[in-house]
Amino acid sequence: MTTTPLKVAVTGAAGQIGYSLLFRLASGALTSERPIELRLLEITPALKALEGVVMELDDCAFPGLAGVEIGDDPEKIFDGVNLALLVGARPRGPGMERGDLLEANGAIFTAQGKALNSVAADDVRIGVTGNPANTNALIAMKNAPDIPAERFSALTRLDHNRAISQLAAKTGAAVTDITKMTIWGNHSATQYPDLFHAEVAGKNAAETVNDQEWLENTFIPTVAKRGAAIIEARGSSSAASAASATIDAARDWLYGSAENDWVSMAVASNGEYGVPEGLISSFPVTTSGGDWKIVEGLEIDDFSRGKIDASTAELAEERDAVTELGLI
Ligand SMILES: NC(=O)C1=CN([C@@H]2O[C@H](COP(=O)(O)OP(=O)(O)OC[C@H]3O[C@@H](n4cnc5c(N)ncnc54)[C@H](O)[C@@H]3O)[C@@H](O)[C@H]2O)C=CC1
Ligand SMILES: O=C([O-])CC(=O)C(=O)O
Repeated sequence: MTTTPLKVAVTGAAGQIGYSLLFRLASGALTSERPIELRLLEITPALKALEGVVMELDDCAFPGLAGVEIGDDPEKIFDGVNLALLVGARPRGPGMERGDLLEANGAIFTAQGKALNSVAADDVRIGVTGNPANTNALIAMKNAPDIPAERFSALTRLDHNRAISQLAAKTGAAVTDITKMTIWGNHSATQYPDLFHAEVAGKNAAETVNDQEWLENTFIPTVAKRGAAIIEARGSSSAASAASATIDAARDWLYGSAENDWVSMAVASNGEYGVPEGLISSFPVTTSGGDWKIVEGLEIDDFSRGKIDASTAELAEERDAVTELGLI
């Protein structure tokens, strides 16, 4: 066991996702091999509520929690962090698309990108959960020119987990029997959950399901619109599942994905699978030693091509909008 704590920053720590995420991080869900120091960023008016959350963290007496610091200055909170989980941003309400949040949330990520660029540890990894996650990650990345582009990623792991769960329910398989799931594109209603490369107990998922009508008209829209369905049912957006996926993504990134499987992460494209270079788009990736690698050589048929192109066209539009707003 390494005794030097892993410094993990969480932004929006007094929010809904924070209230689940912090306790999971502190209890060892990210790593039980190394103590964790939490660095929690909030806006000034939310610091009092955050103090209450910290009192609760204290009251859990987590053995792996080496310390907690809170504040409203990103340069202080991000100082020396190894992992930054950028959650703090406004959530959408009923009837909104995540892209509608660009103007309200984009500016948060210019300031935080700059602060990370100045003070984060050399090995920092930055995971963006706050919506619209892909384009917010792009904004942070462009505002942090000294941090390698591959250290930024946006969260599509929740979509990935949702897709696994829907496929398991359809086929009667256990979630652990589902492998090689992929979410392509944007964390939005245009995302493409791909069953043509996924497997159920080692067999091709699309062939196992053998129901193109279900795949097109039930599976894809259920996964892509799950966030909206949760907002409709709960009155506010998913929080515990988003926290859980944020940890799944960070844990695999830092400590490696499973053998003979892959995960979905939105990362900067180098043109793979025809995704325009520079966009932060979701791909199938394997991870090892803190690095990710896009799974190459998958055959993309016309159906999948159309879906991937539609989602990446939306990402290009979002990039153009934030360019016009002067955020990148
Ligand atoms: N990528 C994904 O899969 C998912 C993303 N989300 C997104 O995560 C974000 C957070 O969601 P919730 O926790 O439910 O929202 P929330 O409104 O409960 O919490 C957000 C927190 O961020 C804080 N905040 C705002 N500006 C900040 C800044 N500049 N620095 C630090 N903190 C700041 C707010 O004070 C608030 O406490 C939303 O944008 C939501 O849409 C939610 C679910 C899934
Ligand atoms: O739908 C939302 O706005 C929250 C979110 O990103 C999700 O649950 O996937």
